Amino acid sequence: MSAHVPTLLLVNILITATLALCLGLVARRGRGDGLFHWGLGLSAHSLAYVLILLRGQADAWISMVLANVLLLSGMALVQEGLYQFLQRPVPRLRIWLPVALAAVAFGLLRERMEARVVLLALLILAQLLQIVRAMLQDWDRTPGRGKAFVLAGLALPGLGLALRAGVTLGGGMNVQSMVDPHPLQTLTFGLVAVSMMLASFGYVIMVKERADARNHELAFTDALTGLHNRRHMQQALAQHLALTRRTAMPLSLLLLDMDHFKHINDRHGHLEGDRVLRAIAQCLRGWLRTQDIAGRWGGEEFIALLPATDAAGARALAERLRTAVQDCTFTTADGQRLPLSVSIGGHTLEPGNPAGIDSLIGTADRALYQAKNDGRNRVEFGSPIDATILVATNACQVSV
Ligand SMILES: Nc1nc2c(ncn2[C@@H]2O[C@H](COP(=O)(O)OP(=O)(O)OP(=O)(O)O)[C@@H](O)[C@H]2O)c(=O)[nH]1
Repeated sequence: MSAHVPTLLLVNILITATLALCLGLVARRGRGDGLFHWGLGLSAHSLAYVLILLRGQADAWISMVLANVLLLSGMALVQEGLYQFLQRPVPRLRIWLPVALAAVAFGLLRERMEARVVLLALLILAQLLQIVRAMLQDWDRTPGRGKAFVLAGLALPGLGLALRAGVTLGGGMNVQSMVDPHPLQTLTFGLVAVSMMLASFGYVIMVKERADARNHELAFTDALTGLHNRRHMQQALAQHLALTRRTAMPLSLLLLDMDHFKHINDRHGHLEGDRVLRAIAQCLRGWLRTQDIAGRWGGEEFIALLPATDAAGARALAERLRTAVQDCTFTTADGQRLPLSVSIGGHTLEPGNPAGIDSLIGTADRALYQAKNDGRNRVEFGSPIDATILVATNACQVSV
C-alpha cells in the first residue's frame, strides 16, 4: 500500500504546526513544565517537512541536509522540554551531539541515500533511547497516563525508521522516492503524524496531571507547617467515622492548643511565633504513628486523628505529646530559650457509637477547655476513663 507522499507530508506539516501553535499559546517560559521547548521542537519538525516537500526542487543542502538537521533538532528540543519537566539538569552536550553529527555527516553523504537513511535512523533512535532512559529514571515521579502516551508516541517513528533502515540495508530499495514510494516510506510518514499527536497529547496530559496533583496538595496542606489543613482533616474525620461505624475499631481524636501563645507573639514577634508553630508540627510528626493523621485546625490549634486507638492508647499518646512539647528546647533567633507547653483535649468513640463529627469535636473541645481552665499543660478526656486505664497511662508517663 502506497500513498501520495507529498499529501502525507502536507498532513504532517499541518498537524505539527497546529500542535506547535496550540502549545505556543499556552506555554510560558520559565514555568518549568517544558511545554515551550516541546512546542519549539514541533515547529522544527514542521519546518523540516516543508523542506522535505521541496525535495527535487530545492538544493540538496536545504531539502536533505538542513531538513534532517531540523528533524534531529526537533527531537533535541523535545528532550530539553522533558528534562525541564523532570526538573533535572539538561545534558546539552548529549542532547545536541546527534544534531552536530548530523550536520557534518549529512553534508558528506548527500549522494549516498542508503547511508543517509541508516544514519538518520541511528541518530533518531539514539535520541529516543535517551528520552526513554530519562523517563524510566524518574518513573515514580512522572504522572501515570500521560507518560504511557509519550512513550508509545515516540516508539512509533523509531519503529518506522528502524524498518526503513533495515530494508534499505537488506535490499537496497529506494525507500525515499517521492514519485514511486515504497510502502515503508508511506508507513513512516503516516506513523510520524500519528506519533507526534500521541506524544504531544501525552505530554500535555503529563503536565496537567502534575499540575492537578500540586493543586490538590496545595488545597489540602497548611502552608506554614506542611501538615494537613482543616479541609483535609474534615474529610479524614468523615471517612474514619464511617469506618468506625462499620467496623469494630475505636477512633480517637486529640485537640492540641499552645499555651499563652499570644504572649510569645507579643514578646518575640509573629515570625518567632510561626517558627514555634513549625516546631510543634515537627514534634507531632515525630511522635505520631504512621496511621495517625495530624493537621493544623486553625491558629495555634492542632488536631490528631488516631484510627483504631482506644481511650487508653489515646491518652498515653496525648501525655507523650504533652511531655515532648514541654521538653522541647526552642531557641529564638536571638538565642533566648522559650518554655513551651500545650493543653490537650481528647475524646474516643467506641465501635458502634453513632456520634457524628460535631459531637466528636465538641466533646474534645470541651475537654480542651477543661485542660486550660485546670491550669494548662494538661491532658483531659471527654470520655470517662476507668481506673485500670489510668494506671496504664501513668506507667506510660514514667517511661517517657
Ligand atoms: N505567629 C502566628 N500567630 C498566630 C497564628 N495564628 C494565630 N496566631 C496567634 O495566636 C494567638 C492566640 O491567642 P489566644 O487565643 O489568646 O491563645 P493563647 O495566648 O495561647 O492563650 P491560651 O490558649 O488561653 O493559653 C493570637 O495572638 C493569634 O494572633 C499564626 O499563624 N502565626
